[in-house]
Amino acid sequence: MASLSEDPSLETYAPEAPVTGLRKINTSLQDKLPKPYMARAMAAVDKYHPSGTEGKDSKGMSVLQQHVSFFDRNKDGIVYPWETFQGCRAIGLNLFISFAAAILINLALSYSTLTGWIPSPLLPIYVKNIHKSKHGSDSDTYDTEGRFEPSKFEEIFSKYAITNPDALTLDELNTMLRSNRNLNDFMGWIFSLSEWQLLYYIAKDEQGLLHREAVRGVYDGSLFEQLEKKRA
Ligand code: HEM
Repeated sequence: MASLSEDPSLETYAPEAPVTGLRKINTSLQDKLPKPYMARAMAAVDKYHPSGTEGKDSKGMSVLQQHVSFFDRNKDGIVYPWETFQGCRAIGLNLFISFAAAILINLALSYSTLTGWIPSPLLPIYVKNIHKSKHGSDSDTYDTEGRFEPSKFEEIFSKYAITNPDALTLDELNTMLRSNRNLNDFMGWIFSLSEWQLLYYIAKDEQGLLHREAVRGVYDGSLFEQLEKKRA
């Protein structure tokens, strides 16, 4: 009998991910698998959203791929710097921040997502390989294959949201960033700081609180879609 990992009817949502039986999703079994298993693979689930964001079609992508796919403006599976720029503008970031984000993000992430070893001067980011550009000193809410890890997401709030159980103040956010730092991981510190400060800047409320729902929404990219709609 063929083992689970050899069954050709199984498909991975992250083709580059190491293949083991449990990491594969048998598309013909989708209806029979326990809901939390499928949801965890492709949706940002938490205690208030056991099936992830309502109405969001994962299109077979991991949660990290969904985060990045918002910036793939022409949906060809590649994010070029000008698409990162357009995406940043679409969510309301000003010209200067959008330009800086486009250059820095594509410069930092392009190479690790390429399919070959020759760097491309156009700095493309391949959405299917985005899990390869994960860095250290983060919250670990994305696992190394770009899936959403609900327990790590809960930890953000159970550990650091002291003032309000479902929101972070700027001080609490900075405490989290300091606690997440790995030894001598200077690049990881800078990446994490930039990601979270940018999120705080675009999503904080009038009281300066970063709400749990905004944080969950950034993980699966639904926050970006909402901000774009609001602006339109
Ligand atoms: C305004 C735009 C963006 C914001 C606010 C943002 C924010 C975030 C946040 C808060 C995280 C979670 C980090 C953690 O769990 O500690 C994250 C992770 C990530 N983002 Fe973004 N992001 C943005 C745009 C982008 C773009 C354009 C790309 C690439 C095309 C990208 C790629 C990634 C990757 C690869 C990760 C995983 C990093 C890791 O956990 O190691 N992001 N982002």
